[in-house]
Amino acid sequence: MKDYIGFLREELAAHQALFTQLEALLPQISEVGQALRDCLARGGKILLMGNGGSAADSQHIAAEIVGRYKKERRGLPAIALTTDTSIITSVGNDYGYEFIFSRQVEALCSPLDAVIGITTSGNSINVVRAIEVAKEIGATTIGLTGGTGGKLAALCDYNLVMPSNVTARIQEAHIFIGHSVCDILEAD
Ligand SMILES: O=C(CO)[C@@H](O)[C@H](O)[C@H](O)[C@H](O)COP(=O)(O)O
Ligand SMILES: [Zn+2]
Repeated sequence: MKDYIGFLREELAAHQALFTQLEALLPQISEVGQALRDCLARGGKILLMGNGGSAADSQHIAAEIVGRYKKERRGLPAIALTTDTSIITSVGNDYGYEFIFSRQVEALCSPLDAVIGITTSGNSINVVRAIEVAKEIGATTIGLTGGTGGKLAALCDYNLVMPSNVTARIQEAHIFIGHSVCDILEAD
C-alpha cells in the first residue's frame, strides 16, 4: 500500500518554516490587533471578506468576534461579507462579481469601521475594489495577503504579507493571525 508520509513531511516542513518566519511579523500583528481594539472602542465594527478559503476565514474570524473566542464577554460587532447569497448573487448578476464586496462596503461601512481583506495573491479584484471603497469612506483598512502582497499591499493602512507563494501555507498563517487578533481583542 502506498503511503503519503514523505509528501506530508514536506508539507509539514514548509508549514513549520513559514510559521518560524511569522516571529518577524509579531510587531505588525500586534499593531493590527490594537487597531481593531481602537475600532471597537470608538463604536466601529469589523467587516471581513475574501474568496474561497479566505471567505471561510472571514466567516471563522467574524464568528469568533461576535460569539466567543476564549473568554466570556459581550458580543462584539463583526460581519463577514461572504454569507448573504441573495446580495452576492444579485450584485454579482446585475453589476459583476468584482462588485460583490465593494457594494456591501458602500452600504454598510462607516468611517469608524475596520475592513479586513483576505487574499493570498493580494490581487482578487472584488477584495481590491472593496478596500478602495473602504478607503474612500475613511475606514481603517487591513490586508492579509501573501507573496508580494499584490495590489492590496499598496492600498491598505496595515498590510500583513505572509512570506510564502503557496496558497495553502498562506491561508494557514492567515488563520493564525485571525486567532491572534481575537486574543488581543479579548485581552484585559
Ligand atoms: O482555499 C483555497 C485553496 O487553498 C481556494 O478556495 C482559494 O481560496 C481560491 O482559489 C481563491 O479564489 C483564491 O483567491 P485569492 O486568495 O488569490 O484572493
Ligand atoms: Zn484552502
